[in-house]
Amino acid sequence: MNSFSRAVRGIWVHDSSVERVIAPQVANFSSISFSGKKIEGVQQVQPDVMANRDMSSLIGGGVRDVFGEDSATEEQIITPWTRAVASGVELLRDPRYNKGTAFNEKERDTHYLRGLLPPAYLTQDLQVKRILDNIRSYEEPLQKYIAIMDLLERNERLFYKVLIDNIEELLPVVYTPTVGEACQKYGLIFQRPHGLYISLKERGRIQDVLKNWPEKNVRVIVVTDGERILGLGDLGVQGMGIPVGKLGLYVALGGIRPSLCLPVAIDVGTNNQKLFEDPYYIGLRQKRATGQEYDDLIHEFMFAVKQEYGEKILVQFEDFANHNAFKLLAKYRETHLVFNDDIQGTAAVALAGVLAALRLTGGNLADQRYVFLGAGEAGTGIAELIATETSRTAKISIEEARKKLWLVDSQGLVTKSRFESLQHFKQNYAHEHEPCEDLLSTVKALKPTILIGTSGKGGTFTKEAIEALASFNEKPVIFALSNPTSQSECTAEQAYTWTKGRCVFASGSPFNPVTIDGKTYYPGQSNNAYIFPGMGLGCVISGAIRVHDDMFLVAAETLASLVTKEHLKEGLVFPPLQDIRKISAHIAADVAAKAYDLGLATRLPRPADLLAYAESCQYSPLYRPFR
Ligand SMILES: NC(=O)C1=CN([C@@H]2O[C@H](COP(=O)(O)OP(=O)(O)OC[C@H]3O[C@@H](n4cnc5c(N)ncnc54)[C@H](OP(=O)(O)O)[C@@H]3O)[C@@H](O)[C@H]2O)C=CC1
Ligand SMILES: CC(=O)C(=O)O
Ligand SMILES: [Mg+2]
Repeated sequence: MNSFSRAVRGIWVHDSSVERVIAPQVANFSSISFSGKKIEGVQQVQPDVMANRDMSSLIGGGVRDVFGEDSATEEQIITPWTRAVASGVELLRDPRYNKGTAFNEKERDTHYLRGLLPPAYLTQDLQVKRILDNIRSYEEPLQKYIAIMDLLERNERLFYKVLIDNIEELLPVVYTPTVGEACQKYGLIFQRPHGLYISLKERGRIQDVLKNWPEKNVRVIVVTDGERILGLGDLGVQGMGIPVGKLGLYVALGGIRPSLCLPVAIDVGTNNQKLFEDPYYIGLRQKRATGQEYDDLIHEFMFAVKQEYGEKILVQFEDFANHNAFKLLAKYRETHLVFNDDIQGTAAVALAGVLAALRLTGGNLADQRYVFLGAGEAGTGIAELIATETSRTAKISIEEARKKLWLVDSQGLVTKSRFESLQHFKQNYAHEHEPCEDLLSTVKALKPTILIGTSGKGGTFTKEAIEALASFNEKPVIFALSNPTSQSECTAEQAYTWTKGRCVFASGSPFNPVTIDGKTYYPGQSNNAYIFPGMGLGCVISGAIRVHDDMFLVAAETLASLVTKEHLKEGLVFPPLQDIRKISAHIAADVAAKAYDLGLATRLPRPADLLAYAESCQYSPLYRPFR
């Protein structure tokens, strides 16, 4: 609901043109300005609370009592937020409401804009075209990134309209691979902050920091501590580019409203020496905090977000190093609505790709032998979801299913003889076998049908290994999932060339189609961006309170089911990204259905048609008329 409502001495007044919270001005809502008139003794009520008539959330120790109105919150500090109608220059500077040259004559009069804009009126479609022409004129991807993020700071709806209408062209700009370079240079290109920075300096007062964020109805947080940004390693607080980018996709690909999204970078220092030497580095210049100090900061954050936003706040862990990622997921999945995108989101997209690939290569999950190069979050996350689905569909035990999946890490094949020294997340895949030092010897020994790269190291699928794979598979399946492009285990061209065009190929970052001997091959993009926006939307629309693994299984099956015979004919094992909003709505509906079935959904009654409901909830970037 876009209108916001105020209770004025018991009378409801709906003001559809305004919903923005502006800087603190008035303490304890004793007077506010309304339609240009000052009104004394006005009581403001949170719009989302009134919209949902969720009166229960007004009581009970102040979780929602942001204005400090009940005696249970007397000891709690409040932030004196207020709301006002923006007009004139302030309106043009407000990215949520600015339409630039698309303000019509009437709006220019009503909102004191006359003379502040050039006389011409441009439709939003023409503005989109103009922005695209500008972006296309830049040669460097980073320049394109800066230009489009600059648009987000000026005109939010136009930013999302440009992105949604041109998703295939612009995804590589706002997301992988360019976001990787943007993170590496985040200090240099820094203009305005886009998310919330929580560092060790904020220890003990994280909830106060959350209160500084202007949106009160946050429903989705993407948080990173910057230690494993794509395959680029520790980028410290400059990893902020990832939560910002992922939440941009929550809006553009999933249809979650921008005001519900909060990007967070947790800064516990960095072990990246290069960043210490960078004069423009924007984070704490200290070695990473570890152990109790780290755990305490994360714990304070996790409970502050629940205290501030309630039980249904979705927290997506992103790009944590694996020594923290598994631990945090295990710790908070019992108490919070959380998932780890690198472990679980990646697993779902890869399983979907495998299910679709099997329609091309023949056979079923249980007939396959899998080798993973990389045994971390992504590798073991995918392995476990494939094992779960294999166990379910082939009616075999999970232990039997796991025996079909083999991991190679930086020390070679993961085997039983290495069990004691292995990190816990690899141990389920430590099978009996002679040691194999590298990928080539592993491929020769195990003869896999499916090869998956999750090593974070570029060029690690060697010509010899791929040729060996192709020597005993008519249609080898090759997924090079590491990001960004520089870290991809091989390129699309290499995969098609080395297999003489016989492979089914997908990669984490996009590759252009490849033409060999007059035949064109279309690589797919196996990226968790297919999953997390729909997963988030499904959680939000169902009011889910926990994320269950079955929700990822269902997301994978739904995604795979949307691959048509026509896509397969072109060698594509994922549906085209240009259909992503529809895809996300389907995933959201099925995830929500699973949440209801598992008793994890709180939005009651359950909508009869969840797909129609999901679509109706999706954010539209079209400009709204102003009165
Ligand atoms: N396409 C997608 O949607 C996604 C892609 N990714 C990408 O996957 C990559 C890995 O991420 P993640 O799993 O979180 O990282 P981790 O650090 O958790 O795991 C990396 C794994 O790769 C192994 N490894 C490193 N170098 C080599 C090598 N030369 N040969 C063999 N194994 C090697 C490591 O070995 P050891 O354990 O011995 O250190 C480790 O097991 C990243 O590039 C990331 O961008 C991640 C999530 C989603
Ligand atoms: C895509 C993603 O989440 C990653 O590369 O880490
Ligand atoms: Mg990630």
